[in-house]
Amino acid sequence: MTAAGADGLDAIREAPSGAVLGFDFDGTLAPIVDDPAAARAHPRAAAALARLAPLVGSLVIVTGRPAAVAVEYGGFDGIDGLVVLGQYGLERWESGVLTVPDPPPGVAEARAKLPGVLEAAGAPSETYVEDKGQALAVHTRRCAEPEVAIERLRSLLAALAERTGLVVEPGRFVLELRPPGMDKGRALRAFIADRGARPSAVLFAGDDLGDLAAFGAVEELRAEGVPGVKLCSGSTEVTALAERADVIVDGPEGVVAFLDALLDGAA
Ligand SMILES: O=P(O)(O)OC[C@H]1O[C@H](O[C@H]2O[C@H](CO)[C@@H](O)[C@H](O)[C@H]2O)[C@H](O)[C@@H](O)[C@@H]1O
Repeated sequence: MTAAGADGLDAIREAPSGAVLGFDFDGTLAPIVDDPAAARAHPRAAAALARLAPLVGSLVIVTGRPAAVAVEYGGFDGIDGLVVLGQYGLERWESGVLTVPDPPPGVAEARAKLPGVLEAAGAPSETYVEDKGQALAVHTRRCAEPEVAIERLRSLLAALAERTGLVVEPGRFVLELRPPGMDKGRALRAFIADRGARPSAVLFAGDDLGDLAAFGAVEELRAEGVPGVKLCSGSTEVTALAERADVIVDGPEGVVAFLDALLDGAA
């Protein structure tokens, strides 16, 4: 644990009702699995969040998933006070109410052109396209050589994103074509600004490249005097987050154990 992270954790313990706790979903609250549709939250994740919700100022999940999908796969419906910001902050779910903007026209254009691009790239048949409405995620985890497959796609998908006014969001054996202008850092900052009150402390837990922006938001808040914790759900697939983290735990099991310890006064 870094000294700044320990300060952040102390501040959460001292004034939990003013703290904002944020979490990524896949790889942080939900173990990584081969099939994106088969991902489910760790069996103790929803219970830990339900215990935390009445104690802390705000509890928010910021995910690349559509908000409704994260709620369903997480088993989060019914957790009072939990907010889920989906599609990197474009969508919002709270108390069963879902707000989803219309996708930009570039998504439809990219959807139409993607099969041709995958064919031109010689993408293996196991390449999987997850259509998220606001974004298209191209997964190679199920390919025989997922790293080779993703590298083969990188430049062609970047060109398709540019042609359609989208951006490429890289992740764990996935390249997503999604609208520009939002990321997890902006989403977290906007969520905190909307609350009105300056938080007593902030924590964000993540595992993947998309979570770096949220770590950046924690760093900015720290520079503004808000104590903060950057918690990394560690994996061998992504190391960039561990390099920026205050504390590294062993995947979703470690994240849930960290929350249980925080709740029991042992973290
Ligand atoms: O922001 P997150 O909650 O971490 O979501 C990021 C992307 O996660 C999902 O893909 C990842 O998890 C899959 C299931 O474990 C795994 O098969 C895949 O390799 C990972 O990249 C999800 O499918 C994407 O839509 C999310 O944007």
